Amino acid sequence: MSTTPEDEVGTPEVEEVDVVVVGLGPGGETVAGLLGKAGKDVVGVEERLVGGECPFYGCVPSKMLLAEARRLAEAGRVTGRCGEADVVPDFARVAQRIREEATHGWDDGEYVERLTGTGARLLRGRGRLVGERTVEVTLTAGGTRTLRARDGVVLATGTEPAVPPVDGLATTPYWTNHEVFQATEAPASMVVVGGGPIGVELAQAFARFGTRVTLVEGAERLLSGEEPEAGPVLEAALEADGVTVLLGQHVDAVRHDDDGFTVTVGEEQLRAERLLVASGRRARADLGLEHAGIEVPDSGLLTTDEHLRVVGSPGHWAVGDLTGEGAYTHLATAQARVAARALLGRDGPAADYRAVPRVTYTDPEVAGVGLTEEQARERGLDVAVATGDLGARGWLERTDGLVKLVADRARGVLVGGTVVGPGAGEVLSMLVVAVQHELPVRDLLRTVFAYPTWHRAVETVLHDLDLAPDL
Ligand SMILES: Cc1cc2nc3c(=O)[nH]c(=O)nc-3n(C[C@H](O)[C@H](O)[C@H](O)COP(=O)(O)OP(=O)(O)OC[C@H]3O[C@@H](n4cnc5c(N)ncnc54)[C@H](O)[C@@H]3O)c2cc1C
Ligand SMILES: NC(=O)c1ccc[n+]([C@@H]2O[C@H](COP(=O)([O-])OP(=O)(O)OC[C@H]3O[C@@H](n4cnc5c(N)ncnc54)[C@H](O)[C@@H]3O)[C@@H](O)[C@H]2O)c1
Repeated sequence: MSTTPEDEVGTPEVEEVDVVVVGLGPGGETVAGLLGKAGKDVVGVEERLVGGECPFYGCVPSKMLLAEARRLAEAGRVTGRCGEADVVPDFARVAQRIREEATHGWDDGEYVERLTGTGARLLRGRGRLVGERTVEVTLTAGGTRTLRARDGVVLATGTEPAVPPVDGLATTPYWTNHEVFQATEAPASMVVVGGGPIGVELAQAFARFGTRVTLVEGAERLLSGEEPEAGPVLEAALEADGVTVLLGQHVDAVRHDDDGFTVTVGEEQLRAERLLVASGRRARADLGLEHAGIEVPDSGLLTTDEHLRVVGSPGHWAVGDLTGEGAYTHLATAQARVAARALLGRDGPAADYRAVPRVTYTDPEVAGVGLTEEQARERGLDVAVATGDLGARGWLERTDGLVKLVADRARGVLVGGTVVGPGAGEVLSMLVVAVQHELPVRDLLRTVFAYPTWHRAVETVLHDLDLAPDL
């Protein structure tokens, strides 16, 4: 942690400022920065690291690990195809790069500089509401400060790992996303609890560095929020990397001794050096919300209107994971721009969640946008659906993967799409544009798709929707 310019904030009993932002992850930092640049007197409150989960315990270190794991897997395919390669994974090297290049030793100096460079001020400590638009900060350095915001308070405290109430688990040295990226060596074996994005990404990354991984998922498929066709493709890929995938099963008990973990799953006892809990997230809503008249459901997620105002509580905004609209950095920053405009009294588009991209960076990537087929049917749409495999990229290479498109037959537009395959997150971009801007399938079919690309599979599946049979 770098030094904090705390003394820049005055010390009267209750200090009046324009805006207080509590939590400086991607959402909070973006709002505070935009308001700072616009000349507002804005104070950001952060109890840990400015930048939040994404750069230090989330997106950045996980993607660095996955990118190197992919390089290992690719190098492992050289022998027999185009030469000879003896590939020896060395986790310590990527661990060092995570420490030195990605997280700077978990030091947020750069982020503090970026924030304060906008004119926003930083208070390092834990914030909680003690009244309407009034935040009390328990300072990391000791003591408290109370700030009253003339324009509003933005709540951007995100989430933390939700640890399931499994017998024995709480007293063991299990890992979450906070410990796992600080590992200096790959464990010999690891049980991963949860087959959501965090679980599958890290299961594959560690397996490719030589860890014997067993993944336990309670649902009947991996990535249960995505189209049902995606899970089995990913499952086969993980198994090909040596991961044992246990679906529809829960961890019943956990013990830890000098030899590692014993994880009971039904009748089975799994032994592993490490245990990674990736079984979901819990909102960080312990914020004295009741003092500002904010009602909070059991989930802790705050309901916001289209300008990110907390519903029923004027003067309070919420952005990022805390809103429950999706846990993605790009969504948090998009919401932040909407909230900042509203706080500045500027016109602009409202929040729009129709085409928020979701990308899980496994190999193959799993990417989705908009509604799944099931969600579209639940909404009563007259649904047209088509699915096709990714097939061959010309005759260069063949891969397992798929494209699934969901259309509203009445309007002739796509409402959702899924791509599983190499670069699926990149292929997805055309579907994001199509869903967001409601481009007619007819018009999409008048587009020429380059040969031989993976994205060309989209053209075939668009035809299979049968919404423009004359084309
Ligand atoms: C392993 C992992 C991988 C991920 N990979 C991706 C990815 O590839 N792409 C993607 O888009 N998303 C990814 N995410 C999700 C992404 O990290 C989150 O969606 C994003 O960080 C949410 O931003 P936020 O601003 O809502 O909150 P957070 O990043 O959670 O930040 C909230 C901040 O608030 C602070 N805080 C909390 N309570 C208080 C308080 N009372 N007072 C003061 N400060 C407080 C916290 O210390 C924290 O710094 C990943 C997440 C994880 C865990
Ligand atoms: N690439 C990305 O964009 C990326 C990567 C990682 C995380 N994230 C974000 O972070 C969020 C949280 O990710 P996550 O993977 O922790 O959560 P998640 O809620 O998406 O998945 C958790 C999984 O754990 C399973 N589970 C829960 N309790 C269990 C138990 N006791 N035993 C076995 N299985 C259990 C659930 O069925 C679920 O499939 C994601 O929804 C995503 O938005 C994004």
